Amino acid sequence: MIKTVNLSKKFSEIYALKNINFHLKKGEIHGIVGANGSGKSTFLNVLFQDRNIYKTGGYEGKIFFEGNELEINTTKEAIDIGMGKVYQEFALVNSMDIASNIKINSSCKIPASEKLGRDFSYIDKKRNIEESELMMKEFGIENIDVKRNIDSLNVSMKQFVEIAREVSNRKLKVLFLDEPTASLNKEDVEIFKKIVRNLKEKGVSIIFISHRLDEVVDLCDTVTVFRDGEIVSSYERKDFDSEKIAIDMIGKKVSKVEKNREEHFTSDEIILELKNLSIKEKNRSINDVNLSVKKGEIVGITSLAGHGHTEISYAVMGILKSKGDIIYKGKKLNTEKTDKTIADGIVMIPDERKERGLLLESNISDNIVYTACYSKNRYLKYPSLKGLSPFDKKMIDKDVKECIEKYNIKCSSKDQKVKELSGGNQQKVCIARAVITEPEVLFVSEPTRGIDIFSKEIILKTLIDINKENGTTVIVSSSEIDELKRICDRVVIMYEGRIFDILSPYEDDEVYSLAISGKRREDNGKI
Ligand SMILES: Nc1ncnc2c1ncn2[C@@H]1O[C@H](COP(=O)(O)OP(=O)(O)OP(=O)(O)O)[C@@H](O)[C@H]1O
Repeated sequence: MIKTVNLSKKFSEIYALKNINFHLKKGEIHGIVGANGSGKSTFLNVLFQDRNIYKTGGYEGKIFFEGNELEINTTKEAIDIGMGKVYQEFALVNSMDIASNIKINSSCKIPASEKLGRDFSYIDKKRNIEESELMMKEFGIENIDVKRNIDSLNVSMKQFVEIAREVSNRKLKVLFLDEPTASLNKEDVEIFKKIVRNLKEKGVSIIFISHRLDEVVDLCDTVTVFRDGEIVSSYERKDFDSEKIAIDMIGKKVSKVEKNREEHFTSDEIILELKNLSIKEKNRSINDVNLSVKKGEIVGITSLAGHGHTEISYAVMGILKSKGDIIYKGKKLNTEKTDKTIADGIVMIPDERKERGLLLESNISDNIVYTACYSKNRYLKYPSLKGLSPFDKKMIDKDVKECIEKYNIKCSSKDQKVKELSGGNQQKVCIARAVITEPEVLFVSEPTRGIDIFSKEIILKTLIDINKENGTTVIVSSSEIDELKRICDRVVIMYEGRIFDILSPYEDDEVYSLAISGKRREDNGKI
């Protein structure tokens, strides 16, 4: 279906892809894996004729589609010949309903008049709705009202709507999936796998990018490994396993970090207390959450998508309006004053990094020190002059250099704009920016989403280290239960917006699985 010959792509003078010779067969599910910044998204963007590729100087080499050399240069043309792409960040129209989004490129039409023909036509809303309902049913998603607006959906459902939009293009022959499972929990990943296997059976060829190697191994017929913009290996199904792939990606074996709970000190002081905390905002709601967090703890919060595990931090930082009380170091927190909250030591790393966590137009250096400089008055050359003092550039440069090395941020220099970084590297900047403020309480949401297997361990180790060395209280909301069990002292399970249970990290996986679905096992080891 697709063949590339010596495909290369430069941004300025730096190669993001170099001499890529790649084949995608008909009806094949082809996995592409590689560390953050290794060129995976750029490769899909080149194949899909993304505008940004042309705005940055185009590409070199040749692409063949069904045997013919491609002579197109817009995404619209790519869609017309049968390509489709599901993006890493959602590309849905939030203000429109599900059916309108699914049928956005393939709307059913009613001609306005026989004479005027199809160009003068009305959108056939009824048929759009019927076809969208059918498609969701085929996906195994029953009981969803396709007249619901997109902004009322949880992340998993948004992801399925994105896929449905591409599949509803009747000409679809090749589907590019760029980290579609990053935001999905285990149950939804199973639905996703079924959808992809069905498409394969219908003859659609698929390129699938994921950092979750177990999914890649389970789903793919072929796997190609990218490293620093080049293909380092390609395997047929019978020849690959996750260990082999991981070593090709990173160049060495990755060992998993785990918190040593014996070495660890937790005081009896309650640093943060939530009393009857409730949020009611569209699909983001929690009810009567009561939780006391001790100074020096690492507390995990998890749930299925939409059940509330990311909301608490948004309430504390005043991003979502809440009812009830938040007590910080014995005093009621004024959630209207986020700057003061940060200055007083509470910092958050949001899951919505592009919208809330980064200054995309600014460079890496400014992003990393921004909160420290402006909310914590750090890096002043003459601290006694406070706001009148210039910043200490030397100190900033030193710390930024250290962060780039420590977090393994792949970039051309500290002056590169954050919007030019790969998704995973943007996430690392977000984390560096929060950690450098040396917070007393750090809220972190989905810290390893979109992060490669090697950098993931660096991030988890960072959370363990700041907790151990600085005594930072860490509250980490994540759908990765395995990671929470490795680093947390206890894990709060949310179900339908309420705390369902608080589990020990030593508890069985089965107890966790039941709890996130609102169920208990008889001998549940509740703490
Ligand atoms: N618009 C751009 N300008 C400059 N450099 C860019 C631009 N877009 C991407 N790059 C660079 O190209 C390289 C490859 O990025 P790409 O997004 O393809 O990586 P990736 O493998 O998809 O990473 P991730 O796993 O983090 O999503 C990175 O070094 C990135 O900084």
